[in-house]
Amino acid sequence: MPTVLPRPVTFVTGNTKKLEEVRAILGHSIPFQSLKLDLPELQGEPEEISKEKARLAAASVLWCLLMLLILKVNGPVLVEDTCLCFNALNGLPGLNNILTAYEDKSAYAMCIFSLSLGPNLEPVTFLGKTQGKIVPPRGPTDFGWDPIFQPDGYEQTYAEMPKEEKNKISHRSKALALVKSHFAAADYIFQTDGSH
Ligand SMILES: O=c1nc[nH]c2c1ncn2[C@H]1C[C@H](O)[C@@H](COP(=O)(O)OP(=O)(O)OP(=O)(O)O)O1
Ligand SMILES: [Mg+2]
Repeated sequence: MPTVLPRPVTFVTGNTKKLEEVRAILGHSIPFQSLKLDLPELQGEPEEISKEKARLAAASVLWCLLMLLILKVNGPVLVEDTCLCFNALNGLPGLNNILTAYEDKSAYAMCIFSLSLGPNLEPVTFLGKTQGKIVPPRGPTDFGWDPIFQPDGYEQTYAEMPKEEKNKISHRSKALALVKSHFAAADYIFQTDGSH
């Protein structure tokens, strides 16, 4: 049985740089629009945080229905959380300078997307990881910790790489590859007749 989705997927984020990357990586593979909402930063296990964030986003979208109807954005929502996790700290996300005390500079960038098809349905999660190490900052400083993360097998930090290069190998692109496969395999029908 196909699942009818009344709208394109709404990607909810407060982070413009993130949105730029998601746009570049997804292209036209999934019908989506974006909504700038500042969601609370939740605490807990990364997958639980991500699911709860999707629930909150779906609920706020519902809660704001009247207002949002004007913008036509109720429907499936997608959220994303990213962390830089340090192996010396057992995968704990943390501040970079904590790491100066440790020999092991290895780390991974991790990205989790959660897709909610409604506030009462269990969100589906998609996880992408890129291994690397923490280095003294190199490159432009316009996106978070990009200057201090050097992926394995590369001489450049994320910040030094051309955008297309980062988007080919990043935690975000790996997670989005799973999102794309999900949409390719799922029996979703996007309603486009304008009746909603
Ligand atoms: O590829 C990345 N390269 C470098 N830095 C990054 C990346 N992706 C996220 N970041 C930074 C942004 C934020 O300082 C922190 C936690 O991110 P995170 O909570 O997921 O993002 P956010 O709160 O800025 O946006 P959102 O509204 O989608 O939750 O990591
Ligand atoms: Mg956030």
